[in-house]
Amino acid sequence: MAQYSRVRGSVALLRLTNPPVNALSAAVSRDLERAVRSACADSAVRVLVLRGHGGTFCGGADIRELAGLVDVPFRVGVSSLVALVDAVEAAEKPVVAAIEGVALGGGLELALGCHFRIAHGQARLGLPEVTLGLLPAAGGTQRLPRLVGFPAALELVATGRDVSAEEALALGLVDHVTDGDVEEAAVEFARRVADEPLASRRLSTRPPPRPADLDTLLQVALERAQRRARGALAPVACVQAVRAAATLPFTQGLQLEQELMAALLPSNQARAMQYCFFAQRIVGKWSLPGGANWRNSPARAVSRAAVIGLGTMGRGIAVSLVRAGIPVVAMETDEKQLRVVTAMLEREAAKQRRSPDSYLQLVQFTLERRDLGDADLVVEAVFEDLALKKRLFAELSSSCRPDTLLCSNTSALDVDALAAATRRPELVVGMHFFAPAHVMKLLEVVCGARSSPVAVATAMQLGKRLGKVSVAVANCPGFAGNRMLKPYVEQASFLLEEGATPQQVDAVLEDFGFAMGVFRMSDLSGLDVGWRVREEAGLAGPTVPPGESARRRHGCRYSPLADLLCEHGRLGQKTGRGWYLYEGPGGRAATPDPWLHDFLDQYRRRHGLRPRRIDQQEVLERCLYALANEGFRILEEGVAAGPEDIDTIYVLGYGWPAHRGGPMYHVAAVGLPAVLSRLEHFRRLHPDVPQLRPSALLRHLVAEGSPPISRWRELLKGLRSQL
Ligand SMILES: CC/C=C\C/C=C/C(=O)SCCNC(=O)CCNC(=O)[C@H](O)C(C)(C)COP(=O)(O)OP(=O)(O)OC[C@H]1O[C@@H](n2cnc3c(N)ncnc32)[C@H](O)[C@@H]1OP(=O)(O)O
Repeated sequence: MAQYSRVRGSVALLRLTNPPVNALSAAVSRDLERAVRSACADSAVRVLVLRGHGGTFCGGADIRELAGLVDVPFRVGVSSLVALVDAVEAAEKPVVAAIEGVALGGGLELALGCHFRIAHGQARLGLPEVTLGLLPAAGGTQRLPRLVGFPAALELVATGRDVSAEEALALGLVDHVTDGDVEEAAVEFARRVADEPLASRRLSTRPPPRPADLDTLLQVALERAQRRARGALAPVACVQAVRAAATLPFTQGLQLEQELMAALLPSNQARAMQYCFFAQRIVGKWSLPGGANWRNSPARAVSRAAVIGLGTMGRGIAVSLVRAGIPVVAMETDEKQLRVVTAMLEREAAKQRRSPDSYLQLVQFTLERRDLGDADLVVEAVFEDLALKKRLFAELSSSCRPDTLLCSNTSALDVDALAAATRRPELVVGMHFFAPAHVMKLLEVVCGARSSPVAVATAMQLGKRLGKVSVAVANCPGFAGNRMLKPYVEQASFLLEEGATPQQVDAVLEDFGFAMGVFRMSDLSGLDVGWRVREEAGLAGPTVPPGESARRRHGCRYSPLADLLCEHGRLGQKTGRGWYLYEGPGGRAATPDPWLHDFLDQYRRRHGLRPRRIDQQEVLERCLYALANEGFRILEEGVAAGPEDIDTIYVLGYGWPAHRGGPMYHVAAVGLPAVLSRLEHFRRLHPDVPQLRPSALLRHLVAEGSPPISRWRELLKGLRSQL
């Protein structure tokens, strides 16, 4: 776990070894502390170099221990890590951290205990504890501000953002960056500093870094943390802890840090966020019904890609590919879009501190389909029209190399129908990106009935290379994410009919922690998107059978409110009005619109609906339980492999608050019997709404005694599965 050897006489090399990421479990921390003490006691040693194993320094404290997944009380883990960092800092001989790969969380705290830090040019450093519902509790909130200054530390701790070695050097977080062998560089460095006095290198002995504008900085940081946190406790605790670094002596600051950690660690929020962390790793371990899986199906290399259509989605996809270093042929007829992509690439290059040319030279714009011939993979991102896409796929099937993967960015259309239009259905797969595609971390990989393991493996792997979390789902209308959105949006519309207002519904959902309420979200994405889908499905517009009542379709309740808004030209932000009013077309600031309230009054009168007072609980339960109920159906049918897949999709793609774990985690936390009983209650009140009928899987789980969510995946394997 922690080996100690000597290199070149007086330099002791300590190697932290706990694959895959050298996590600091309680046992590993204790072992390393012993190794540090032995090296210090060795009279032949003058200086210590601490490095990791397998190309990485350390991924932090062992999250499995923190999450209570292994049998080590969390206090033992915390105290072992604190003791290790203290022992390193107190060492009488210089300790140099040799950082490659990552130094994250407890790993960076350990490096902060060292007297010097050397980083490889590709290393990443950060304190991401806040993303796990925690805070750095091995002195990180107290040492970092004493090293890089108060404002930078506040930002890094409260956001959990990691930095490159280059930025770390600029911040003063590391002393030297090398592009060569980090151990070699650290040993060289160690020999130079072997006799340096250590007092000023012990960060805990430095005075509190109190900036003149402390109060303003804190107020701004607190407001920002509260706004971004959407009810999460950890970001605010992080600000409080860093504040202590500026206002209290080190030991008192440390004590506050420990107290805040003791409050956060056992909280439901931390549990939920740690569940999200592991869920995002579980979803990478996909499998198909034929037995192909992530272990036995190698991905094909993608060294050249093509994107067709540079609208909102296509340009984000092109930027993601370029950022990952993949040359792209981009096909688009509208010159305006080419300028937009060029500007986006220039901005991205500036953000990554690279020359614009390094990105621009990776893109070739074209109008000719034959230029796509050489691509290993094509992503189609044209208008959401099945006939158009089928034609395009048929043409691509003739014009591209026979082994080129053909992927569609469709958000709901039938991937099997696209595959059937080609001569290579096994190489067709859905790659559903989320807008903006260069920002959002989610990729739904839609496995068609005939998609081959290599096609799925390549799409999943490409997602990871683009920095996304790829989730494999089976083909069905709307796949997993958008399919679940339908009953959620429907309930919200029914609530408007019954007396609620868009701002009331949105306020409840945003209080719950959603990035945006359902109506603000719909205004942002454009009401016409759903309108077109409903028209194609015969639910809206001229295709509705004559004589069908306005509020019923196929014998079930239907709300035509969104269709009516579209007929009035209210398509959302792009037209300056939708469920809300905006400053003008393209405006962002939503204000309640008196027109809409009159419109709702008239609508209710016309249909004899008596508005009633609707409380927050009803809004939440009807929207969220209808959504989760559809999630159970998706699991039942095997469209998604487990609750972790659905929760990852919702947290990363739909703004579900991570501190509530995701929709399936949420209903499990509320209690499945209680959720079943509420759905039964709503179903009795609204017998013509099939989405409120509790799913068979929910009933089954309740009948089985509501097993914990960690067991659902295994239980589902016994049911019909498409994945
Ligand atoms: C004791 C408390 C005192 C002080 C507070 C300190 C708290 C902390 O340090 S909390 C931990 C902070 N660290 C992180 O949040 C980093 C989490 N890990 C990652 O971001 C990534 O895993 C990585 C960048 C380190 C590596 O990424 P990648 O190469 O893509 O691999 P995977 O993400 O697939 O991970 C591989 C494998 O390792 C497991 N794992 C990763 N980090 C940890 C960890 N800190 N503890 C335990 N296990 C970890 C991950 O689950 C994967 O395992 P499985 O495939 O079995 O799931």
